[in-house]
Amino acid sequence: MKTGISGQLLRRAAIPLGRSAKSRARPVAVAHVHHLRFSAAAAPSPMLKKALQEKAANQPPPPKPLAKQFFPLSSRAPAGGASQPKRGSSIMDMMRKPPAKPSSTTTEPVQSGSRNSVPRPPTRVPDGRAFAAMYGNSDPFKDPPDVISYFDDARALSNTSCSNIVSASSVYFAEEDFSDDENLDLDFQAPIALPPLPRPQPRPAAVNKYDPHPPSNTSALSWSQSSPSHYVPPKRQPAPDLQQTAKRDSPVDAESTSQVAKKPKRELPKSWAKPQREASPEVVEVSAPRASMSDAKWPWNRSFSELQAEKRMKLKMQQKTSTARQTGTPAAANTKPTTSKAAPISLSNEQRHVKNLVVEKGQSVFFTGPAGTGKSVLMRSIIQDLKKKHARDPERVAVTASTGLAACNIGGMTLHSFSGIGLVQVCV
Ligand SMILES: Nc1ncnc2c1ncn2[C@@H]1O[C@H](COP(=O)(O)OP(=O)(O)OP(=O)(O)O)[C@@H](O)[C@H]1O
Repeated sequence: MKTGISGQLLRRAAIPLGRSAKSRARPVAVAHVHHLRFSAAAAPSPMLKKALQEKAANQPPPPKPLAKQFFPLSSRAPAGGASQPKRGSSIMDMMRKPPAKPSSTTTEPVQSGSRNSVPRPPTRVPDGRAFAAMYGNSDPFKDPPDVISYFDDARALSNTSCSNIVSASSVYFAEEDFSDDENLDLDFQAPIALPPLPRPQPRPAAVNKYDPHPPSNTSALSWSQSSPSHYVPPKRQPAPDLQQTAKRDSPVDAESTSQVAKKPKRELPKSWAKPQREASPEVVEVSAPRASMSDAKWPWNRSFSELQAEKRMKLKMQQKTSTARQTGTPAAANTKPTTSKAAPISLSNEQRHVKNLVVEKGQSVFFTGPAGTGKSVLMRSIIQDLKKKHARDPERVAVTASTGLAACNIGGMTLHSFSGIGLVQVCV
């Protein structure tokens, strides 16, 4: 016959992992869950009853529950309710004094959290008769009674130790059990609040130094109202000097110009001064443009009359030398001819034919050919024969070319120079 109460005292040390050493050193509230197992016919022994009473008497007064402190609105139902056992009463007394309501009454489940937590569906609380039916001569084929489990641990125990269960005598809440309720939507105002924002200071009105009539503080101007300075006609400023720069004078520029004006004129030291020449009336430097000899020797830089005079002089010199050779004068014999003899060139048949047409027959001939075929050689031979033919009147032979380079090649002159047009220096 089982007379005792086989109970288990489950202690759950509420020391969460990851906490600081300070929090670990604090006294830990312990949740006591008495797991009772008895039979309906068994009666508690006097020793066990006495031990339970002593334990209840020696038990220190429970601290003020933190749930009551932080969640006053989510406290349990007042003591003495039908579903809430009185603190300090023994388990046996609770079992002997079933609640007034029948066993089928439904009560609100004990909620360890705040009222904001998700409500659980109501459960049935078995009374003494239900327990008697459970543990007495109960029919094993009947449906097992409902089971109350306040915690997951108890639920696990109920699963492991069949369906023989359960009652809660006293439930204490650990402080750390409410660590997850920090983000709950609370009804009371949070103690920590943001400081109030400072009031925006009114901005001082912008002072317009160009405004002769600044508005007073009392006069209110609308945004569409124009400034009184706009009604004043603008002052006429003196016309700026066109010779000066168009840049407006700034205060900085005015100061800089005054400083520049005050600076003395820079002068070279006296030791660097060059001895001044005494102006002599006899010496007068005339800077006349002189043509360089290199430029004057070219035929295109000389006029036609100059070239003709030069040719006459050459002819006179040739005549003198020839007469001296004929007379046998030694002085004349020593003189070298001014013109150098060209290398002996035998013209080809074609070249000779062209030469006869020009010199003998006096025809106008156009001859051409590829480069290096002897055109220039033929031209010089023709000019030489013509000059010999018209030796008495050399002006009848004029050697001209369209360009200066071509004229130099044949010892002639440009058409511009021959015709007296010259270089264009005056606008037409
Ligand atoms: N009949 C010739 N006998 C000997 N050498 C000649 C003869 N004809 C031309 N040459 C030579 O051929 C070369 C070219 O002659 P030349 O300068 O007269 O040719 P070109 O037709 O005038 O050339 P380009 O058209 O380039 O002026 C010269 O060196 C010249 O001495």
